[in-house]
Amino acid sequence: MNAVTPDRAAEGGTTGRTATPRHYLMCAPTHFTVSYAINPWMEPSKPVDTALAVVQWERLRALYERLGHRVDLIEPVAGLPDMVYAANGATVVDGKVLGARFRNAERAAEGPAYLDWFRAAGYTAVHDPEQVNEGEGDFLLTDSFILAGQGFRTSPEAHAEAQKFFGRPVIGLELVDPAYYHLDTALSVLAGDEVMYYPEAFSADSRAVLERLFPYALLATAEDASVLGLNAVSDGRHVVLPQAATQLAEQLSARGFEPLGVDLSELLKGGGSVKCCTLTLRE
Ligand SMILES: CN(C)C(=N)NCCC[C@H](N)C(=O)O
Repeated sequence: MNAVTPDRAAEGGTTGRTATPRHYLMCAPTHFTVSYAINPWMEPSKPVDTALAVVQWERLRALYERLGHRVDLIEPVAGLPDMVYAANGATVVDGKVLGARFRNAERAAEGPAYLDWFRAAGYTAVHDPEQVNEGEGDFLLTDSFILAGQGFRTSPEAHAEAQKFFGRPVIGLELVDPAYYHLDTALSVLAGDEVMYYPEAFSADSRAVLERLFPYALLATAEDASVLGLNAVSDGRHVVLPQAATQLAEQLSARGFEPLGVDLSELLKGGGSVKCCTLTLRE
């Protein structure tokens, strides 16, 4: 494990950070709305401005392209309003694709839709999952581990399935607050084995694991977590995150990262933000 030392954590600004070009899969929010509630953020009685969601999402996509990342698109399917949250569509590591199997019936058809995209795109190591897993919503990759959320969506059995399929050690982490129902609402990988997280979203046992693995992690305040500030995407230098997470942005700058705030207010109404809209394709 590439441990982050106190020196490195503190001096971030002077060590310099390197951006690595990424390959992302995104899905336009053409059919986005909030017509059901499967997490506490979703209130079907609240109006959603789909046109504004598209504009905000386009800005995110354009930002990735300006940063030099490649963005592929999957065709949105009418009747699947949450398909915009591409991070839930699969987990891709070493060119191997673990499909998603959703906990809620409302999202069930997204799993096969994403698998079809991967097969059509020429991926050959594609695994149709047996256990419930919601893709990168609950599986996050560091250099040394796959961190895996459980408690609300992805099942512990799916952690074992992922470990077997990818041949990488999977560390299970238990989420306890329904507002942080996916791991990527409570923890974000910044670079290598560096993470930021919101401790209160995890059980005491899992907090102890996180402290042991990442003693110099950046910790988010309740305020920043509550605007989904941890639902961020890092390329090792630039960290794209919700613009309302101002304290996190300061903490990131102090460690030498370049925080880039974006406004995804419409997509927040579905319970997702930057990371949710972004599936990383790791060849
Ligand atoms: C964890 N996040 C933030 C995501 N990766 N996805 C958001 C999914 C939102 C959807 N309405 C749901 O509740 O499944």
